[in-house]
Amino acid sequence: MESGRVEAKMEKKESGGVSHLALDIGGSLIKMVYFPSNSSRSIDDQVNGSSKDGLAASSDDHHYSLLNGRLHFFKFETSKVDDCIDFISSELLQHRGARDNEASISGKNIIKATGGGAFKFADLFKERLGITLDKVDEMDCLVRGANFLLKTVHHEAFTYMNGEKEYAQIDHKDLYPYLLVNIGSGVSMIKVESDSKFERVSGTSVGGGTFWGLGKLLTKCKSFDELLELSHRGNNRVIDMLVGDIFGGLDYSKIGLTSTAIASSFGKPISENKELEDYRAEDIARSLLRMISNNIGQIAYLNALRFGLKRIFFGGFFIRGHSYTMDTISVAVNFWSKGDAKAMFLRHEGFLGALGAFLSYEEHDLADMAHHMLQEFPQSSYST
Ligand SMILES: Nc1ncnc2c1ncn2[C@@H]1O[C@H](COP(=O)(O)OP(=O)(O)OP(=O)(O)O)[C@@H](O)[C@H]1O
Ligand SMILES: CC(C)(CO)[C@@H](O)C(=O)NCCC(=O)O
Repeated sequence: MESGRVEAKMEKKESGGVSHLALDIGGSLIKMVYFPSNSSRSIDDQVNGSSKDGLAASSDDHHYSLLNGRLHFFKFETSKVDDCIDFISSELLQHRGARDNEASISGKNIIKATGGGAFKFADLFKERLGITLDKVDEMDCLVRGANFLLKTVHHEAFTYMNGEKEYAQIDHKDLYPYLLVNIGSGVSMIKVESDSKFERVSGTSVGGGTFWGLGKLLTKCKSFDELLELSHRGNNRVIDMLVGDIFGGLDYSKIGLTSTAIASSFGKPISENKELEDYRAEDIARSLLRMISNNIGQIAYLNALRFGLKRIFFGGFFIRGHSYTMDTISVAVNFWSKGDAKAMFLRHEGFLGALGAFLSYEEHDLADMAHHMLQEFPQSSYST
């Protein structure tokens, strides 16, 4: 690498503008949480809520974030890791006015990072920004992030059924045990028994990456959001083989299957003389979303059953607060558990790992700081 470039980066780092930046670099997305130090107010002011600025959306379409020194949440596509590096370089490392006593990335040149990309891109971050990624275990971070949110943020968890969202009251003393299902590119299922005791009990490779990858191939969609949007307008019955298709319109009531239940996802085309182009992209997207959400809901339930867990929290960016996805998962859990287990969703769904990495900085006041900020501005979750 040219030396001029290295020097330029070093100069930027010395000026510094952000403290406590943490990354979760996954197979599909890079999630970033940071606390900016370019606010003129003190951290005390900020955590005590003296700001009148509140939640603000940035003018570009990259993010919604909290301005003036509160926690910021961003995401980037992992395939565009260079955009993430450019963002850190130009937006976060260049501001002046970092306070001396802050443990800023500018001072230490080390940032906490989790996810497989913390290994994969370690050299790239070092080379381009002079930053060392301090790797934190992905499962540790997911659990730390989830426990923190569930204990700290009012209205973090909610159920979703038939289009109705209902916030759950979580008693802190009665949080454990639960099953955490993180639906990223792949899916991890973690039995959480206490603040520090957890075990990854299962997983499936049929996850968000499968939905997006197959969807891209089958529908020619250019973005994940476009695929989700298509699925809104689709009808899965055109693609899925229903019980009624097999039973001449009848239910198979003896085993509890109505005629409208899906007997075989994507099964309809086998008996039709049609090509891919003859099917509507909307219907394909709908079936795909249903198939994957239903499958994850079912595997999650089976694992909850395996360990006698009644509560299942679903996180990960696959969900995207999307009603059909949440409905399908909830119906699957409800159906298989005969109403015994509950699917719950998290408002900060995609940021569990990044938040966990953020909270792994050792400064003891960090958790308190994040606690106050999230309490006060719980809507800070979304970015694109
Ligand atoms: N804008 C987007 N671009 C790409 N995928 C998106 C987008 N929004 C949501 N997704 C979905 O979210 C999934 C990624 O979720 P998440 O960021 O939680 O996982 P990850 O950390 O990338 O994956 P893993 O943990 O398996 O490495 C994608 O596979 C896709 O299904
Ligand atoms: C490999 C990870 C943990 C990376 O985040 C994730 O993509 C995952 O849980 N995949 C599922 C792998 C499996 O258990 O079959």
